[in-house]
Amino acid sequence: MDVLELYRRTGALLEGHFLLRSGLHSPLFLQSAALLQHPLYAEAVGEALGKLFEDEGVDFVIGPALGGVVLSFVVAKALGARALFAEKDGQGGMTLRRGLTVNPGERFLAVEDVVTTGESVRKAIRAAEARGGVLVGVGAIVDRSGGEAAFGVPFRALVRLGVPQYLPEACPLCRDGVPLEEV
Ligand SMILES: O=P(O)(O)OC[C@H]1O[C@H](OP(=O)(O)OP(=O)(O)O)[C@H](O)[C@@H]1O
Ligand SMILES: O=C(O)c1cc(=O)[nH]c(=O)[nH]1
Ligand SMILES: [Mg+2]
Repeated sequence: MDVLELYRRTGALLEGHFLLRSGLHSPLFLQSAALLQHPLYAEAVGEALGKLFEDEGVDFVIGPALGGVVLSFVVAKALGARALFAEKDGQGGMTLRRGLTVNPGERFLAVEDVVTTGESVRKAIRAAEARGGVLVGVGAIVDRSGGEAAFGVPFRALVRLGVPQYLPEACPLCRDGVPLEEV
């Protein structure tokens, strides 16, 4: 599956000067909601990502809201597992709400649309582990961490991108006066 072509085709591959969740700046932004709004593309992505973990005995999939909600659903459907999501807890972490529960010892796969630092998916992982879940893998549509993100379990992505990302004080786009976009 040519994932980047799907991002491109759906207008989800943005070029400019973007503020990332981590505070880093980048000339490229993958707007996954624009891709995942198409159920057929979302399902195809879910099947491709699920396939990478089909031997892991996954009981449930979890992703960090919002980007991880649709993705968790389509991957879980492909794996015949439950689809959970974690939400911001207002204190910098994430938690399970809305009656979503984990049975202690259940094996789970954490999914993320785009991994930059991995901090967001790590918060969802902590929320599931706090309820007794056992992490067996991390899956992403796009890994743009440059090999930096690691979770102590297999981390597999549909595509790995080497994209420039800068600390604000070292950002050449800022130096050139390119307006910063918060997407
Ligand atoms: O690996 P990280 O450095 O944490 O960055 C990547 C995260 O940033 C985006 O989510 P965002 O927090 O913008 O919110 P959203 O999912 O609600 O769009 C994206 O969906 C990932 O969750
Ligand atoms: O790091 C991020 O916040 C980020 C990068 C990206 O390409 N897409 C996205 O949704 N978030
Ligand atoms: Mg997100």
